[in-house]
Amino acid sequence: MARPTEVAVPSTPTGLPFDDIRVLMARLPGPSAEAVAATRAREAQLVKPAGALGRLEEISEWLAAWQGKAPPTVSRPLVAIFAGAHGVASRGVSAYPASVTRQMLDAFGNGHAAINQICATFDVGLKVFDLAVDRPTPDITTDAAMSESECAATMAYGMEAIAGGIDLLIVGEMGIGNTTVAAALSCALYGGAPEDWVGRGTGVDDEGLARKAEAVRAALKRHEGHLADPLEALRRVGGRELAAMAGAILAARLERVPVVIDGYVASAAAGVLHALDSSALDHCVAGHLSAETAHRRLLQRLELKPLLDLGMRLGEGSGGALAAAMIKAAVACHTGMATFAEAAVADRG
Ligand SMILES: O=C(O)c1ccc[n+]([C@@H]2O[C@H](COP(=O)([O-])O)[C@@H](O)[C@H]2O)c1
Ligand SMILES: Cc1cc2nc[nH]c2cc1C
Repeated sequence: MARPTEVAVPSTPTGLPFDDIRVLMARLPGPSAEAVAATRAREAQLVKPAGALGRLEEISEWLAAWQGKAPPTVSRPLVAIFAGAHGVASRGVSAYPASVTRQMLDAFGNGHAAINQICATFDVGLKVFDLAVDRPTPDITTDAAMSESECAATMAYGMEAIAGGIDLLIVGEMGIGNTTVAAALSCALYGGAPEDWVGRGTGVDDEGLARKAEAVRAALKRHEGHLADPLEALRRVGGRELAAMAGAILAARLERVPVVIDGYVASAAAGVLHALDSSALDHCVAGHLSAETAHRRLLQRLELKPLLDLGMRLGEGSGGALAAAMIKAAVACHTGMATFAEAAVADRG
Protein backbone atom coordinates (compact mmCIF):
# COMPACT_ATOMS: atom_id res chain seq x y z
CA MET A 1 0.00 0.00 0.00
CA ALA A 2 1.59 3.24 -1.15
CA ARG A 3 2.15 6.10 1.21
CA PRO A 4 0.83 9.49 0.10
CA THR A 5 3.47 11.87 -1.16
CA GLU A 6 1.98 14.69 0.96
CA VAL A 7 2.91 13.08 4.23
CA ALA A 8 6.45 13.45 5.53
CA VAL A 9 7.66 9.98 6.33
CA PRO A 10 10.91 9.74 8.24
CA SER A 11 13.78 8.80 5.95
CA THR A 12 16.05 7.53 8.72
CA PRO A 13 15.87 3.77 9.04
CA THR A 14 13.75 2.80 12.02
CA GLY A 15 13.11 -0.45 13.80
CA LEU A 16 9.54 -1.68 14.22
CA PRO A 17 6.75 -0.38 11.93
CA PHE A 18 5.13 1.57 14.78
CA ASP A 19 8.34 3.59 15.17
CA ASP A 20 7.42 5.52 12.00
CA ILE A 21 4.08 6.45 13.54
CA ARG A 22 5.78 7.53 16.76
CA VAL A 23 8.17 9.76 14.80
CA LEU A 24 5.20 11.44 13.10
CA MET A 25 3.46 11.85 16.47
CA ALA A 26 6.50 13.76 17.72
CA ARG A 27 6.17 16.25 14.84
CA LEU A 28 2.63 17.52 15.29
CA PRO A 29 2.36 21.15 14.19
CA GLY A 30 0.57 23.62 16.47
CA PRO A 31 -2.13 26.19 15.71
CA SER A 32 -1.37 29.46 13.89
CA ALA A 33 -1.72 32.35 16.35
CA GLU A 34 -1.55 34.87 13.47
CA ALA A 35 -4.45 33.29 11.61
CA VAL A 36 -6.52 33.19 14.81
CA ALA A 37 -5.80 36.88 15.53
CA ALA A 38 -6.75 37.91 11.98
CA THR A 39 -9.97 35.85 12.11
CA ARG A 40 -10.94 37.32 15.50
CA ALA A 41 -10.26 40.86 14.25
CA ARG A 42 -12.50 40.37 11.21
CA GLU A 43 -15.21 38.65 13.27
CA ALA A 44 -15.36 41.70 15.56
CA GLN A 45 -16.18 43.99 12.61
CA LEU A 46 -18.99 41.94 11.03
CA VAL A 47 -22.58 43.25 11.12
CA LYS A 48 -23.88 41.35 14.14
CA PRO A 49 -23.82 41.82 17.87
CA ALA A 50 -20.42 40.78 19.22
CA GLY A 51 -20.32 37.01 19.74
CA ALA A 52 -23.84 36.52 18.37
CA LEU A 53 -22.85 33.67 16.05
CA GLY A 54 -21.76 31.67 19.09
CA ARG A 55 -20.06 28.45 18.20
CA LEU A 56 -19.93 29.37 14.50
CA GLU A 57 -17.39 32.04 15.45
CA GLU A 58 -15.32 29.50 17.38
CA ILE A 59 -15.42 27.24 14.33
CA SER A 60 -14.03 29.95 12.04
CA GLU A 61 -11.17 30.55 14.48
CA TRP A 62 -10.49 26.86 14.87
CA LEU A 63 -10.38 26.34 11.09
CA ALA A 64 -8.04 29.30 10.64
CA ALA A 65 -5.80 28.07 13.45
CA TRP A 66 -5.34 24.63 11.93
CA GLN A 67 -5.36 25.56 8.24
CA GLY A 68 -2.85 28.27 9.14
CA LYS A 69 -4.63 30.84 7.00
CA ALA A 70 -7.10 33.69 7.34
CA PRO A 71 -9.76 33.64 6.18
CA PRO A 72 -10.21 29.88 6.43
CA THR A 73 -11.88 27.95 3.58
CA VAL A 74 -14.13 24.94 3.20
CA SER A 75 -14.00 24.69 -0.59
CA ARG A 76 -13.05 21.02 -0.83
CA PRO A 77 -14.50 19.09 2.11
CA LEU A 78 -14.29 15.30 1.88
CA VAL A 79 -16.05 12.48 3.71
CA ALA A 80 -13.76 9.44 3.89
CA ILE A 81 -15.54 6.19 4.73
CA PHE A 82 -13.18 3.48 5.92
CA ALA A 83 -14.69 0.01 5.68
CA GLY A 84 -13.48 -3.09 7.48
CA ALA A 85 -14.62 -6.58 8.46
CA HIS A 86 -14.31 -8.17 11.88
CA GLY A 87 -13.97 -11.78 12.99
CA VAL A 88 -15.77 -10.91 16.22
CA ALA A 89 -18.93 -10.25 14.16
CA SER A 90 -19.47 -14.04 14.15
CA ARG A 91 -20.22 -13.85 17.90
CA GLY A 92 -23.73 -12.47 17.50
CA VAL A 93 -22.74 -8.92 18.42
CA SER A 94 -24.58 -7.11 15.61
CA ALA A 95 -28.23 -6.91 14.61
CA TYR A 96 -27.19 -7.39 10.95
CA PRO A 97 -25.13 -10.02 9.08
CA ALA A 98 -21.51 -9.31 8.22
CA SER A 99 -22.41 -9.50 4.51
CA VAL A 100 -24.04 -6.06 4.87
CA THR A 101 -20.63 -4.38 4.87
CA ARG A 102 -19.84 -5.39 1.26
CA GLN A 103 -23.42 -4.65 0.22
CA MET A 104 -23.24 -1.17 1.74
CA LEU A 105 -20.00 -0.48 -0.16
CA ASP A 106 -21.97 -1.24 -3.33
CA ALA A 107 -24.74 1.06 -2.09
CA PHE A 108 -22.22 3.88 -1.52
CA GLY A 109 -20.94 3.35 -5.07
CA ASN A 110 -24.47 3.42 -6.49
CA GLY A 111 -25.47 6.55 -4.60
CA HIS A 112 -28.09 4.65 -2.58
CA ALA A 113 -26.97 5.34 1.00
CA ALA A 114 -27.83 8.14 3.43
CA ILE A 115 -24.31 9.55 3.19
CA ASN A 116 -24.68 9.97 -0.60
CA GLN A 117 -27.75 12.17 -0.10
CA ILE A 118 -26.15 14.26 2.66
CA CYS A 119 -22.97 14.83 0.64
CA ALA A 120 -25.00 15.75 -2.46
CA THR A 121 -27.16 18.16 -0.45
CA PHE A 122 -24.19 20.07 0.94
CA ASP A 123 -21.68 19.63 -1.90
CA VAL A 124 -19.26 17.51 0.11
CA GLY A 125 -16.98 14.98 -1.62
CA LEU A 126 -17.10 11.27 -0.76
CA LYS A 127 -14.43 8.58 -0.98
CA VAL A 128 -14.69 5.01 0.23
CA PHE A 129 -11.64 3.06 1.38
CA ASP A 130 -12.14 -0.71 1.22
CA LEU A 131 -9.87 -2.24 3.85
CA ALA A 132 -10.21 -5.81 2.64
CA VAL A 133 -13.85 -6.17 3.69
CA ASP A 134 -13.93 -9.66 2.17
CA ARG A 135 -11.12 -10.77 4.48
CA PRO A 136 -12.19 -10.20 8.10
CA THR A 137 -9.54 -9.57 10.76
CA PRO A 138 -9.15 -12.39 13.30
CA ASP A 139 -11.60 -12.49 16.21
CA ILE A 140 -10.21 -10.19 18.92
CA THR A 141 -11.45 -12.51 21.68
CA THR A 142 -8.91 -15.14 20.58
CA ASP A 143 -6.27 -13.36 18.44
CA ALA A 144 -4.80 -9.96 17.65
CA ALA A 145 -6.77 -8.19 14.91
CA MET A 146 -3.56 -7.22 13.09
CA SER A 147 0.18 -7.71 13.12
CA GLU A 148 2.24 -4.60 13.84
CA SER A 149 3.24 -4.28 10.17
CA GLU A 150 -0.36 -4.68 8.95
CA CYS A 151 -1.58 -2.11 11.46
CA ALA A 152 1.11 0.42 10.52
CA ALA A 153 0.55 -0.17 6.78
CA THR A 154 -3.19 0.30 7.27
CA MET A 155 -2.57 3.56 9.12
CA ALA A 156 -0.37 4.65 6.20
CA TYR A 157 -3.13 3.74 3.74
CA GLY A 158 -5.58 5.85 5.76
CA MET A 159 -3.21 8.78 5.31
CA GLU A 160 -4.17 8.85 1.64
CA ALA A 161 -7.51 10.36 2.62
CA ILE A 162 -5.93 13.81 2.71
CA ALA A 163 -4.50 13.60 -0.82
CA GLY A 164 -5.87 15.94 -3.47
CA GLY A 165 -5.92 19.31 -1.78
CA ILE A 166 -8.89 18.91 0.54
CA ASP A 167 -9.43 21.58 3.20
CA LEU A 168 -11.72 19.66 5.61
CA LEU A 169 -11.73 15.93 6.30
CA ILE A 170 -14.77 14.14 7.70
CA VAL A 171 -13.80 10.75 9.09
CA GLY A 172 -16.44 8.01 8.96
CA GLU A 173 -16.63 4.22 8.70
CA MET A 174 -18.62 1.11 7.83
CA GLY A 175 -18.11 -2.33 9.34
CA ILE A 176 -20.58 -4.76 10.86
CA GLY A 177 -19.39 -5.58 14.39
CA ASN A 178 -17.25 -2.50 14.73
CA THR A 179 -19.11 -0.98 17.70
CA THR A 180 -17.91 -4.05 19.67
CA VAL A 181 -14.36 -3.41 18.50
CA ALA A 182 -14.70 0.30 19.34
CA ALA A 183 -15.94 -0.65 22.82
CA ALA A 184 -12.99 -3.02 23.37
CA LEU A 185 -10.53 -0.36 22.26
CA SER A 186 -12.18 2.34 24.40
CA CYS A 187 -12.16 0.01 27.41
CA ALA A 188 -8.47 -0.77 26.77
CA LEU A 189 -7.59 2.91 26.47
CA TYR A 190 -9.73 4.32 29.26
CA GLY A 191 -10.52 1.46 31.64
CA GLY A 192 -13.83 0.81 33.36
CA ALA A 193 -16.14 -2.14 32.79
CA PRO A 194 -17.07 -3.55 29.36
CA GLU A 195 -20.68 -2.55 30.15
CA ASP A 196 -19.56 1.10 30.27
CA TRP A 197 -18.47 0.95 26.64
CA VAL A 198 -20.94 -1.28 24.81
CA GLY A 199 -24.23 -0.09 23.34
CA ARG A 200 -26.85 -1.32 20.93
CA GLY A 201 -24.94 -0.47 17.76
CA THR A 202 -27.16 -1.33 14.79
CA GLY A 203 -29.90 -2.30 17.27
CA VAL A 204 -29.05 -5.48 19.19
CA ASP A 205 -31.50 -6.76 21.81
CA ASP A 206 -30.63 -7.33 25.48
CA GLU A 207 -29.04 -10.73 24.74
CA GLY A 208 -26.97 -9.18 21.97
CA LEU A 209 -25.85 -6.43 24.31
CA ALA A 210 -24.79 -9.04 26.87
CA ARG A 211 -22.84 -10.89 24.16
CA LYS A 212 -21.08 -7.64 23.26
CA ALA A 213 -20.01 -7.07 26.87
CA GLU A 214 -18.79 -10.68 27.07
CA ALA A 215 -16.83 -10.30 23.83
CA VAL A 216 -15.15 -7.14 25.14
CA ARG A 217 -14.39 -8.86 28.46
CA ALA A 218 -12.90 -11.87 26.65
CA ALA A 219 -10.81 -9.67 24.33
CA LEU A 220 -9.38 -7.65 27.20
CA LYS A 221 -8.60 -10.83 29.12
CA ARG A 222 -6.94 -12.41 26.07
CA HIS A 223 -4.70 -9.36 25.50
CA GLU A 224 -4.17 -8.49 29.18
CA GLY A 225 -0.73 -7.07 29.86
CA HIS A 226 -0.31 -5.85 26.26
CA LEU A 227 -2.74 -2.96 26.13
CA ALA A 228 -0.85 -0.13 27.85
CA ASP A 229 0.60 1.13 24.55
CA PRO A 230 -2.28 2.69 22.54
CA LEU A 231 -0.85 1.48 19.19
CA GLU A 232 -0.54 -2.03 20.56
CA ALA A 233 -4.15 -1.80 21.82
CA LEU A 234 -5.22 -0.67 18.34
CA ARG A 235 -3.57 -3.61 16.59
CA ARG A 236 -4.78 -6.19 19.11
CA VAL A 237 -8.39 -5.20 19.84
CA GLY A 238 -9.03 -2.69 17.03
CA GLY A 239 -9.65 -3.25 13.36
CA ARG A 240 -8.46 -2.08 9.97
CA GLU A 241 -10.93 0.77 9.54
CA LEU A 242 -10.02 2.05 13.00
CA ALA A 243 -6.30 1.94 12.16
CA ALA A 244 -6.93 3.74 8.87
CA MET A 245 -9.00 6.41 10.60
CA ALA A 246 -6.21 7.00 13.14
CA GLY A 247 -3.76 7.35 10.24
CA ALA A 248 -6.05 9.75 8.38
CA ILE A 249 -6.48 11.98 11.44
CA LEU A 250 -2.73 12.02 12.04
CA ALA A 251 -1.92 12.84 8.39
CA ALA A 252 -4.52 15.61 8.42
CA ARG A 253 -2.78 17.22 11.38
CA LEU A 254 0.60 17.04 9.65
CA GLU A 255 -0.83 18.61 6.48
CA ARG A 256 -2.95 21.23 8.30
CA VAL A 257 -6.32 19.80 7.32
CA PRO A 258 -8.95 20.22 10.07
CA VAL A 259 -10.96 17.09 10.85
CA VAL A 260 -14.58 16.33 11.73
CA ILE A 261 -14.91 13.05 13.61
CA ASP A 262 -18.19 11.20 12.99
CA GLY A 263 -19.60 8.84 15.63
CA TYR A 264 -18.58 6.35 18.28
CA VAL A 265 -16.36 4.15 16.13
CA ALA A 266 -14.46 7.06 14.56
CA SER A 267 -14.06 8.58 18.04
CA ALA A 268 -12.57 5.34 19.39
CA ALA A 269 -10.00 5.40 16.58
CA ALA A 270 -9.20 9.03 17.39
CA GLY A 271 -8.78 7.95 21.01
CA VAL A 272 -5.59 6.09 20.07
CA LEU A 273 -3.93 9.36 19.03
CA HIS A 274 -5.30 11.19 22.06
CA ALA A 275 -3.94 8.49 24.36
CA LEU A 276 -0.52 8.91 22.74
CA ASP A 277 -0.60 12.72 23.01
CA SER A 278 -3.47 14.64 24.62
CA SER A 279 -3.01 17.52 22.12
CA ALA A 280 -3.19 15.24 19.06
CA LEU A 281 -6.88 15.95 18.41
CA ASP A 282 -6.72 19.73 18.75
CA HIS A 283 -7.32 19.98 14.98
CA CYS A 284 -10.52 17.91 15.32
CA VAL A 285 -14.14 18.58 16.21
CA ALA A 286 -16.73 15.96 17.09
CA GLY A 287 -19.40 16.26 14.42
CA HIS A 288 -22.21 14.92 16.53
CA LEU A 289 -23.18 12.99 19.62
CA SER A 290 -24.15 9.52 18.51
CA ALA A 291 -27.09 7.69 20.09
CA GLU A 292 -24.58 4.93 20.89
CA THR A 293 -24.67 5.41 24.67
CA ALA A 294 -20.92 5.27 25.34
CA HIS A 295 -20.19 8.04 22.86
CA ARG A 296 -20.83 10.75 25.48
CA ARG A 297 -18.34 9.15 27.88
CA LEU A 298 -15.78 8.75 25.12
CA LEU A 299 -16.08 12.36 23.93
CA GLN A 300 -15.59 13.51 27.52
CA ARG A 301 -12.34 11.55 27.63
CA LEU A 302 -11.30 13.08 24.31
CA GLU A 303 -12.22 16.57 25.53
CA LEU A 304 -14.40 17.11 22.44
CA LYS A 305 -17.77 18.89 22.47
CA PRO A 306 -20.10 17.60 19.74
CA LEU A 307 -21.53 20.10 17.27
CA LEU A 308 -24.86 18.33 16.73
CA ASP A 309 -27.10 16.01 18.73
CA LEU A 310 -29.66 14.50 16.37
CA GLY A 311 -30.12 11.05 17.89
CA MET A 312 -28.28 9.49 14.94
CA ARG A 313 -26.40 6.17 15.10
CA LEU A 314 -25.76 5.37 11.47
CA GLY A 315 -22.03 5.79 11.03
CA GLU A 316 -20.76 6.08 7.41
CA GLY A 317 -19.73 9.69 8.18
CA SER A 318 -23.35 10.89 8.27
CA GLY A 319 -23.28 12.97 11.47
CA GLY A 320 -19.89 14.37 10.50
CA ALA A 321 -21.15 15.39 7.05
CA LEU A 322 -24.09 17.24 8.60
CA ALA A 323 -21.65 19.02 10.91
CA ALA A 324 -19.56 19.93 7.85
CA ALA A 325 -22.62 21.74 6.48
CA MET A 326 -22.65 23.86 9.67
CA ILE A 327 -18.93 24.47 9.26
CA LYS A 328 -19.46 25.60 5.67
CA ALA A 329 -22.13 28.02 6.92
CA ALA A 330 -19.73 29.34 9.58
CA VAL A 331 -17.11 30.10 6.92
CA ALA A 332 -19.70 31.63 4.58
CA CYS A 333 -20.74 34.02 7.36
CA HIS A 334 -17.16 34.84 8.26
CA THR A 335 -16.08 35.55 4.70
CA GLY A 336 -19.31 36.82 3.12
CA MET A 337 -20.78 39.15 5.72
CA ALA A 338 -20.13 42.86 5.45
CA THR A 339 -18.46 44.87 8.19
CA PHE A 340 -20.40 47.54 10.10
CA ALA A 341 -18.55 50.16 8.02
CA GLU A 342 -19.26 48.47 4.66
CA ALA A 343 -22.95 47.95 5.44
CA ALA A 344 -23.37 51.42 6.96
CA VAL A 345 -24.84 49.92 10.14
CA ALA A 346 -24.21 51.65 13.46
CA ASP A 347 -21.82 49.77 15.74
CA ARG A 348 -22.41 49.98 19.46
CA GLY A 349 -21.09 53.17 21.05
O1 LIG B 1 -20.57 5.61 14.80
C1 LIG B 1 -21.56 5.38 15.49
O2 LIG B 1 -21.88 6.11 16.45
C2 LIG B 1 -22.37 4.14 15.17
C3 LIG B 1 -23.31 3.69 16.06
C4 LIG B 1 -24.03 2.57 15.72
C5 LIG B 1 -23.80 1.90 14.50
N1 LIG B 1 -22.87 2.38 13.66
C6 LIG B 1 -22.65 1.70 12.36
O3 LIG B 1 -23.18 0.40 12.41
C7 LIG B 1 -22.19 -0.58 12.18
C8 LIG B 1 -21.70 -1.14 13.47
O4 LIG B 1 -22.77 -1.59 14.28
P1 LIG B 1 -22.71 -3.05 14.86
O5 LIG B 1 -24.03 -3.22 15.59
O6 LIG B 1 -22.63 -3.98 13.67
O7 LIG B 1 -21.52 -3.11 15.74
C9 LIG B 1 -21.07 0.15 11.47
O8 LIG B 1 -21.25 0.05 10.08
C10 LIG B 1 -21.20 1.59 11.94
O9 LIG B 1 -20.92 2.49 10.90
C11 LIG B 1 -22.15 3.49 13.96
C1 LIG C 1 -27.96 -1.17 6.51
C2 LIG C 1 -26.78 -0.60 7.27
C3 LIG C 1 -26.18 0.60 6.85
C4 LIG C 1 -25.08 1.11 7.56
N1 LIG C 1 -24.31 2.19 7.40
C5 LIG C 1 -23.39 2.22 8.32
N2 LIG C 1 -23.55 1.15 9.09
C6 LIG C 1 -24.59 0.44 8.65
C7 LIG C 1 -25.17 -0.76 9.09
C8 LIG C 1 -26.28 -1.27 8.39
C9 LIG C 1 -26.90 -2.54 8.89
